[in-house]
Amino acid sequence: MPTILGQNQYGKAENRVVKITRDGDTHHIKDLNVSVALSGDMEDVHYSGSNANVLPTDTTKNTVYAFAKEYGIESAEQFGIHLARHFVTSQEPIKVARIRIEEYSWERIETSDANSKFIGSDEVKHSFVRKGQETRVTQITYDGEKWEVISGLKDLVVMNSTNSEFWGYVKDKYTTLQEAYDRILATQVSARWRFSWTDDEQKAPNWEKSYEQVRKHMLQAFAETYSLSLQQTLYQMGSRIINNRSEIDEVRFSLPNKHHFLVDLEPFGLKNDNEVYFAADRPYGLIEATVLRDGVEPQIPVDMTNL
Ligand SMILES: O=c1[nH]c(=O)c2[nH]c(=O)[nH]c2[nH]1
Repeated sequence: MPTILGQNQYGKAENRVVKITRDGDTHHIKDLNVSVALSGDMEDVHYSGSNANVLPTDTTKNTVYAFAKEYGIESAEQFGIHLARHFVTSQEPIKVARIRIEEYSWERIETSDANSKFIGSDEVKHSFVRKGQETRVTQITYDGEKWEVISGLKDLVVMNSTNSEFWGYVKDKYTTLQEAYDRILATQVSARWRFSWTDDEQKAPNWEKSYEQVRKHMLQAFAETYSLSLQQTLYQMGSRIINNRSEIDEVRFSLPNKHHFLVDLEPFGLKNDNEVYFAADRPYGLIEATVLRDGVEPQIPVDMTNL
């Protein structure tokens, strides 16, 4: 033979699994990206196409989701150990299993301060913001007389693990979506807000304080809204800013609906009690709108939030 097979491995890469653990009203999230690579006696499939030793990559994906239910996700390491051991000990031809896991960390959205409509033990326990900084942006335009300042942020990722429904929508012959009465609501916020200030530099807003407050109101409105649609949540986030921050007249949002689909675990004899989700990255719903102080003219360009 003029050629021989060298190193080889196979499996399903980037299985996006989200596991919600419910401790009464307090929810805990584990959000992983799990890649499986198996190797062993795989000469035949490469040389002749015989699949006799091949556990399908599709099965490795199913195993990830089933194990999230069966063992839970205590830590990425523990989860990876379960998976690797399973593949090597249950499949004779598989000699090495390599599991790579990225974990996305989430922290709770703070809702117990004086601005919140919740106090003390009533705080929201199912709302999270992804750890890591969002990108803060601003655009300043000056024509020698008037200033226009539009500030904002992008890549602020938030999730509610309950208090979101979607039903009562139009159904035509192409509609297959099932109505949802308790779904995950997650989005990656891109927002721009325009300051009413246009002249007199002595009266310019405190930019740093304004940013911090706008971000806080946006997050609290996201956490505290019992959502019947992402559109409704968007409007709540915008009006909360306009109502609390007199320096801002207009806010525009671009909110991708980061879909989380319940995984069907029935084929493995497991019940998925709203615990194990597939986090899809595309396609995504894209919900965009401007919220304005009554009486002001909109000035934030339609496409600005997509930059
Ligand atoms: O909050 C939502 N708004 C929609 O317009 C929509 N459309 C859809 O399929 N799912 C959702 N969710």
